Amino acid sequence: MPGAEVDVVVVGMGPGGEDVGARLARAGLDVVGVDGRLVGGECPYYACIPTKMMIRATDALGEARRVPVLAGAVDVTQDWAPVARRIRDEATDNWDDRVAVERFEHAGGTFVRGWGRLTAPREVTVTTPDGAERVFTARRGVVLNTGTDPAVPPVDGLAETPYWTNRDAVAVEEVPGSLVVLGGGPVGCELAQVFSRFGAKVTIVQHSDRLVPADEPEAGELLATAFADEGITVRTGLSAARVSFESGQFQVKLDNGEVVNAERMLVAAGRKTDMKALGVGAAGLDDSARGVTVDERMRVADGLWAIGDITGHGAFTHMSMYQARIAAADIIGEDDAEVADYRATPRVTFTDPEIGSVGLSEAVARAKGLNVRVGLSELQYSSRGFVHKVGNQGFIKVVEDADRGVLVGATAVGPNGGEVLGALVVAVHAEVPVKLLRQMIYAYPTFHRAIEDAIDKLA
Ligand SMILES: Cc1cc2nc3c(=O)[nH]c(=O)nc-3n(C[C@H](O)[C@H](O)[C@H](O)COP(=O)(O)OP(=O)(O)OC[C@H]3O[C@@H](n4cnc5c(N)ncnc54)[C@H](O)[C@@H]3O)c2cc1C
Ligand SMILES: NC(=O)c1ccc[n+]([C@@H]2O[C@H](COP(=O)([O-])OP(=O)(O)OC[C@H]3O[C@@H](n4cnc5c(N)ncnc54)[C@H](O)[C@@H]3O)[C@@H](O)[C@H]2O)c1
Repeated sequence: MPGAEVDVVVVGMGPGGEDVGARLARAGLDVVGVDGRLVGGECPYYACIPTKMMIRATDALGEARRVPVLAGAVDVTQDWAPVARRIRDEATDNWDDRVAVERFEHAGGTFVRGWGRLTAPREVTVTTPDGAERVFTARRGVVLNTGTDPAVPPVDGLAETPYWTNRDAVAVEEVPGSLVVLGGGPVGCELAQVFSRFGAKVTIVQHSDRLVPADEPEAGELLATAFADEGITVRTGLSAARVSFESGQFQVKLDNGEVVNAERMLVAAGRKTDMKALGVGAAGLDDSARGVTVDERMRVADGLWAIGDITGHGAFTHMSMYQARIAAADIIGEDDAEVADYRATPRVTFTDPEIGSVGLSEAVARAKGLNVRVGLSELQYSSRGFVHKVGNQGFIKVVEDADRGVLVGATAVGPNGGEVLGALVVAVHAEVPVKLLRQMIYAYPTFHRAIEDAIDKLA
């Protein structure tokens, strides 16, 4: 049966899908956007925005607890109610995407709630909530932005327990007395610190030998020390062997025999995709793969584009939005359309200390065979760190391709590490010669002034 014919179908309306759909609709194309859940995707309802609201509150508590060292005394009593209320009312509109749907429709798009799958090249079949099927044929093509779901490792007993993923954690109304977190990546670390500062006794069980393993080792080590100082137990190099839940208590047996008991358990062990359910085989692609391979214009195949987490270029909202802009320009057929360049991809883990990174880590740069020099400056020994005193842990690390005399990677850890990172992102993106970075004037006494010291230490 021939379906409705449109110009473009966007399957999955994550941050990038919403953006690309609106751009194409504003350009006058006939666009159908499809989402089985909420327009905007994981970020506004279950991820970035609600977790960063939690962290804003957590940071306020953390700073208040530093007052005795600097400014006398304050009486701080933490209360989760304002956090839960902000997430419900301000961030997620009680997990209602009416505003986002209207925004897309005002741009000229048509929204269809349901789960879409490719059923032929340029053809998408959508199963709507009432079980009906609608078929759309896309003259220009289809954009996939279906994102990821929380991965739940096949640990004995885990599936039968009421564990949390990020989607549950952002909706909690009460902080548990104790929490075990499986996974010490960005999700596990950010949420561990949130619940700990709000009174939970938290244990992180991390399979790798350090926290946030995608970042420089110094970052994971510093974070582990900071976590230990505030009472978070970090168990690295370990996984859960068996999980049970009885009488309101999780019992997590680790693979070394140790047992962790907690009221709640958060699974933050990475993400998963399902390319088979998305029907990518109908477009001639491998549906057992974790995602899809895109070229520099986000093209997957003739009449098929993909953006966001499923492209494997970094699971970040800014990546999804970046790729949306590029895909839209290609679909519209703009002259001189921008092509993707991932050399200066930034990422920030919003713990305290905050970890900002851009480009290559030292290990990755060395593995690529570059002639690497690194420089590291510790913030506590800088003038600003001295003034700041409590909470001044952090560092700037720069990674230079010495043959070209440019930075290929950098890390800024510490107070506002993600903001300090901005200067380093420009340096890596624009390939500012290190010689020029040495000749800059760095304001005194700032945290970013440690960039000058790190560059001076390049060796
Ligand atoms: C707890 C947490 C915190 C995070 N914090 C940050 C942060 O601070 N900064 C940052 O940059 N990134 C952060 N991320 C990552 C960020 O959320 C994602 O990278 C971002 O949402 C972009 O994902 P996406 O565009 O691939 O799609 P997603 O946001 O995953 O959205 C995909 C959409 O597609 C829909 N969908 C899926 N399959 C189908 C289908 N077959 N048919 C129809 N609809 C479908 C889904 O319902 C969903 O709405 C965080 C992630 C987590 C889990
Ligand atoms: N601030 C941000 O930008 C931000 C915040 C959160 C998440 N994200 C993105 O979301 C994605 C998902 O984050 P994440 O932290 O869930 O995933 P991740 O893959 O980055 O980290 C998961 C960690 O869990 C560990 N792990 C896996 N299985 C385990 C097991 N059975 N037992 C113990 N540990 C186990 C792994 O060693 C890994 O380090 C990431 O790619 C990240 O980029 C970004």
